[in-house]
Amino acid sequence: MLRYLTAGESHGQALLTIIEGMPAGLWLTADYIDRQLERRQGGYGRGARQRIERDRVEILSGVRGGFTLGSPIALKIANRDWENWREIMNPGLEARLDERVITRPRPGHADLAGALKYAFYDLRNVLERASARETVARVAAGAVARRFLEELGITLAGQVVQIGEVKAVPAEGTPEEIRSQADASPVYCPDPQASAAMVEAIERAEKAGDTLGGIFEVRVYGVPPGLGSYVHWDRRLDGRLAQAVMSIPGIKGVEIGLGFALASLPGSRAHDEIFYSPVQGYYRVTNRAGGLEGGVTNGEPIVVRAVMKPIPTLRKPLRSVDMFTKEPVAAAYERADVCAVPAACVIGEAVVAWEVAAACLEKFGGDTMAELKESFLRYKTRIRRGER
Ligand SMILES: Cc1cc2nc3c(=O)[nH]c(=O)nc-3n(C[C@H](O)[C@H](O)[C@H](O)COP(=O)(O)O)c2cc1C
Ligand SMILES: C=C(O[C@@H]1CC(C(=O)O)=C[C@@H](OP(=O)(O)O)[C@H]1O)C(=O)O
Repeated sequence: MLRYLTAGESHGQALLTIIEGMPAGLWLTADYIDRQLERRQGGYGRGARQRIERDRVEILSGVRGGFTLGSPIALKIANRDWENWREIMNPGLEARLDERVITRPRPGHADLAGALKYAFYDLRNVLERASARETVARVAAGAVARRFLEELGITLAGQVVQIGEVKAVPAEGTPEEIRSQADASPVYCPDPQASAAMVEAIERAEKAGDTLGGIFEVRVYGVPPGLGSYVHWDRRLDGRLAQAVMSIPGIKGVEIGLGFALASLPGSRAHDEIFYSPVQGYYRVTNRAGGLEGGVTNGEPIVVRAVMKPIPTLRKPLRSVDMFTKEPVAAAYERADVCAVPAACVIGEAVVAWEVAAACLEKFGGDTMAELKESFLRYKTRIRRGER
């Protein structure tokens, strides 16, 4: 079973990831993971924190000479900002707990609910872990999954398709084309016109002291049919993908394939008819299902979209209540991103990669990459030949 845990506070020393269940013999380097960490830091609309951080992974265990050992992989990403928070975030008795105490909960954040749940006086105790800084550890895990999938010829491409009211038609093409066009845009949107309009929208929001959300799309190519399962609710891959994507801070809606648009379509235009040719095997000419039927991959690309709400910390703060005085106040503000949809897109790719990798390991198993690939290729051959 493939699993991972993360630890770390936003202004603590570091973020940590421990991955268990990756087979031995997977080529993996820190540089490869760092590429994804860099992409997550990018995207127009990020705030002052990203000028402090320069996320780099340190591989602490589970990899030797560039190859995984089958043992737990421990990854560490240091917080540069820790230097500015040493006294306040110090785990020892010398911590200056009375400094920069936050008692004004921000609407849209875990601040109020978290303080009530854990009986905290200082809301910092909530926001330090509720912060999306944690997603650096998830992107590190996702990069390992992505590397694993590459070995099976499974690749991912993410793109931003909406920021505020600016919409783009999702780009079509090979995953490499979509990726390179998206990465060339400051907001990871392959359409140059829409990309420029999105940047302008973010600038306008920033000037107004406001923030913006949007929509991103992640596609997975080269997926064999048969990943996931229809036999039990918690093994359905659609459900697992939705949970993983919804768990990204700020994500409020997830759809697969045509998703919410299906509500207004008749059945005759909502599904994907089935064809067969000796060369292609079974195939579809549409992919309205987004590659998943009955919680199982059907051989078409997986298409997942997610909506991110606007960033809740506002320079022109919303109304709140001071939890110490119970008086009406403006919500807390120190600094914040104006828009993090491009970063969320990279995080989306990471969590989707993780779920697909986990589903591959469940189906094909193996302690080594060689064993896994052998089983994967045997299965693909059977499917291609139309054998049962
Ligand atoms: C990459 C990324 C960056 C974010 N940056 C900020 C930020 O600077 N300020 C903020 O208030 N929220 C930010 N958020 C959103 C909050 O973390 C999120 O809204 C909050 O934790 C509440 O969770 P929920 O929106 O899922 O309910 C960011 C989210 C992501 C994914
Ligand atoms: C640090 C990151 O994102 C942070 C996510 C975040 C939040 O509330 O979610 C709040 C901000 O933190 P800070 O107040 O330190 O600027 C963001 O910068 C990151 O993505 O690396």
